Amino acid sequence: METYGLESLGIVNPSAVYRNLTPAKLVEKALCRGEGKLSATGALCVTTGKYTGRSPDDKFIVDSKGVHNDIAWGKVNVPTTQEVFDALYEKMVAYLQNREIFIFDGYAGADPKYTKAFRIVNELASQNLFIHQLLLRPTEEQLKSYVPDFTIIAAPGFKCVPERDHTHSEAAIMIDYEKKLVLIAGSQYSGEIKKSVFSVMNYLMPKQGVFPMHCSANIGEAGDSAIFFGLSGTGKTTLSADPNRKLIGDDEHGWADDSVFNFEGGCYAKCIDLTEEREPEIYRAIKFGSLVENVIIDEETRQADYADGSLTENTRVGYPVDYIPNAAIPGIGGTPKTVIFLTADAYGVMPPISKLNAKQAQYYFVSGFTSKLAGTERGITSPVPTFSTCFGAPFMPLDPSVYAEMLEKKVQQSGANVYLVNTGWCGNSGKRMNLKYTRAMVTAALNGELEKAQFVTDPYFGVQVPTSCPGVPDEQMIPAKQWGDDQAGYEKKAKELAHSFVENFKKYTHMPADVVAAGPKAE
Ligand SMILES: Nc1ncnc2c1ncn2[C@@H]1O[C@H](COP(=O)(O)OP(=O)(O)O)[C@@H](O)[C@H]1O
Ligand SMILES: C=C(OP(=O)(O)O)C(=O)O
Ligand SMILES: [Mn+2]
Repeated sequence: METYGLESLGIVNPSAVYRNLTPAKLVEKALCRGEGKLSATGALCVTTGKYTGRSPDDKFIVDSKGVHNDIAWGKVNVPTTQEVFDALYEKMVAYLQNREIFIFDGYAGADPKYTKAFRIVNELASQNLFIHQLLLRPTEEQLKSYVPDFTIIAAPGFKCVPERDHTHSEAAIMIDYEKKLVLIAGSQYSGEIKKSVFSVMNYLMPKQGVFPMHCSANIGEAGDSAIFFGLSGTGKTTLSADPNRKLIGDDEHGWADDSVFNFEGGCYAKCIDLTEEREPEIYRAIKFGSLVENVIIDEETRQADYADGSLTENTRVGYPVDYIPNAAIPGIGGTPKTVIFLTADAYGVMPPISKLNAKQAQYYFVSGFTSKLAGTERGITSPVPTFSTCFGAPFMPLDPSVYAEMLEKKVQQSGANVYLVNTGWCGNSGKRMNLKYTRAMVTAALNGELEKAQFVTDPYFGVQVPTSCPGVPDEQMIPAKQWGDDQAGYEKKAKELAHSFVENFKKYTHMPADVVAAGPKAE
């Protein structure tokens, strides 16, 4: 039996080994193995069990000599020992004996100068389909000479024993940067696999002068690229799927000297409350070849009920980027002309859109203010305001200053306009920003229309707020106007948030004074 070098990983005696099966074959395998069902539109639908979102508390990095001084150890990058990693590794490969193994040999990084080869070893055919669609797919020719740079072993059926395995729960995500190995045990949420690739790229790319970013990216008709930074649920995927622009990618990109490029070859969209009317491109991407997680499907008709969040609010679909009409293949564009920071403000006081100067751009990037939205991380059930540096703290192994300095340099070199867009709450209606208005504001920022508006300075955050925007009622533009009679409530919340910004920024002790001064003032 051809085993494609699995022995070198210590994986012996598999019952079968499949490498880079086509999506059609993977769907067949998954159905035969009882991993899921087909939806009425042909998507493979699975439920992922206990873990339906990322599990930050279960993530560890091996504290080995070679990386000890590189990693920004702390609450996000939690150290574990080589012994703990090696012991778990041995148990996982033993667990994989006598099983069918699915290998996907693929790539991350669409710009050939920076491509890295990722071998993914899956216990499940459905997860192999997911990562096949999410990463860059190799050609037959590339497969012949394929040598992985990094290997990820994903065995959701292997449950850790915390006392024995020195883990936090039955799930564990352990990265060993020196051995170039990632272990994912106990969790079937496929987001763990793609975000592990991202974490590794965030470690490797700065060494090659590339700024790795938790952002989506697309290209306008004039060839102008735009990027949208944002923590989970803030709208990267939704807002980058724009019929008038070519999609580069929805989540993970690199900014090199002369390009912005996708790390991936697919997208991972939220399905909760999805409608064809509001998000037609994503809705129509849910078809044969897509992998759907935790959406409730009718037993008879196999129709998906996107409104049903009974398993989780974080229902998901993974599909190749070319399922979105007009995708840029390969996923490469010129350096960005527009940079957008997406934030979901649960205080309801940040302007729906505002323009930032260079120092404010640095300040707001390092702060990474947003809300964690329900479901994406374990234990989050309602919006929780958070400061997630670089809009992606969970995925950044290096010190934030590494990424922040790259942002500063890249924005300065490109002369890009930087906007802050609040896709969360503005005012006291309790309702999230209307997607139609957010889209109109983003469009106006991208096509230059917004620059024609009059701007006023926000009284609390100091950012420049346009007072009008095509397609949006004027009163929607100004936070105070969204609070009606309750101006005292607005002031209280705005002051509270401004104060949180100042408190949060105190931990950045090496920031230049002019960047600190660019933030809100605590009164
Ligand atoms: N004003 C808005 N802007 C963007 N997304 C919104 C807005 N209002 C509601 N949403 C919903 O919020 C979610 C945004 O999620 P997504 O685009 O997947 O975020 P990300 O890719 O950053 O994790 C989608 O389900 C979208 O329908
Ligand atoms: C998949 C994820 O990313 P995002 O919500 O940014 O798409 C995640 O955070 O688990
Ligand atoms: Mn997304």
